[in-house]
Amino acid sequence: MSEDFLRLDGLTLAYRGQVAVDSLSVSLGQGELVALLGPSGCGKTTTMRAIAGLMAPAAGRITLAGRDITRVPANKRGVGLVFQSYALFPHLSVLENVAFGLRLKRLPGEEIGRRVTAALANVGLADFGQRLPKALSGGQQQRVALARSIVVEPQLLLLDEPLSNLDARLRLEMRSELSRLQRELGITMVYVTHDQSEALALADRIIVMRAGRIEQMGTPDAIYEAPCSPFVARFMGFENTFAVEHGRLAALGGSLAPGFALPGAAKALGWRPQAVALGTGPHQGRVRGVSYLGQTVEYLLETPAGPVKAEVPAAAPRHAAGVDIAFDLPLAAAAVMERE
Ligand SMILES: Nc1ncnc2c1ncn2[C@@H]1O[C@H](COP(=O)(O)OP(=O)(O)OP(=O)(O)O)[C@@H](O)[C@H]1O
Repeated sequence: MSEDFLRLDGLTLAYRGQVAVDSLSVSLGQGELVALLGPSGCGKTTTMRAIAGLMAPAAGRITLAGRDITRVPANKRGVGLVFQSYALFPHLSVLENVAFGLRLKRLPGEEIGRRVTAALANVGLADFGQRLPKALSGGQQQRVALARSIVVEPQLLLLDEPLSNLDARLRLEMRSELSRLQRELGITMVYVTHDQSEALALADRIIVMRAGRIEQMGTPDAIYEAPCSPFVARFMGFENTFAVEHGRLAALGGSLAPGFALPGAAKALGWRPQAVALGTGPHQGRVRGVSYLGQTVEYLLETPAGPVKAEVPAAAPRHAAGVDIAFDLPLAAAAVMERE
């Protein structure tokens, strides 16, 4: 994998002087799929627009395959785009939708036919060429959009929440399709999502963005297991996060297990609901909500530190709403964060 296939150097993006992305620097290897993950408004789409050439940076540089493309027009960048709205031409057949970009390039008809057929086969729509978009399901329309992007053989493919308009089952199906396509075609991809499971499942690396900056960047494993801050931790399912003050969990009365040495730099601790032990432990809470989830039961506790969520196997003893209950936050299962 050649490093530095796509490089963003100090990329700063602004709308009428208002900074939306602040000095972003990142480097992607060829064939890598990087997910941009973050809440609404953190600058994901803005970053994509700049890479695609739809927005001029206020500062910084974009390099693709060794070429400075910062000021290259969008249609000359070799960058493909797939958005959540499929944006297919409604009056053109599937085949003509996919052929569109190749016709613009004035390629010979025979080559267009060959490439369109291959692209449609790649997304599992070999038999759908003659249909109009309105005669396709949402998932199929998104596949056409994908075929239309890959048929022009972009050096880089940008996908902005491409699955968010699909229902849960189709989303999962398309997710594995995308993963397969990416492996088979080896296209470098930047994938925007606010869905952590999508990022974990698809990405080689995840960039978590917060207010226009990179909060954390790493492999899915690293980010899932060792979030650097409560912001990232909550994205990764550590729904119970608490600030550490002077080596103690201030909000819970500080009762950490004796002898457990927190790293001096620890600023917060986080637990997933599955890691919270119910029935014993040094902390007290009152059951405020009980949700049966099938395999597990989820409890919402009211505690001196605020709400705590616990998820325990459905076979464990049940607790009714309103009862007081002891609980433990086992340190061995905690994410230790060095940033606030
Ligand atoms: N056309 C625009 N004019 C002015 N400000 C904008 C414009 N588009 C986005 N912004 C602002 O830039 C910031 C980043 O927006 P952006 O759309 O990149 O976020 P995002 O992470 O993609 O969010 P979402 O997940 O909701 O799409 C936000 O504060 C937003 O309000």
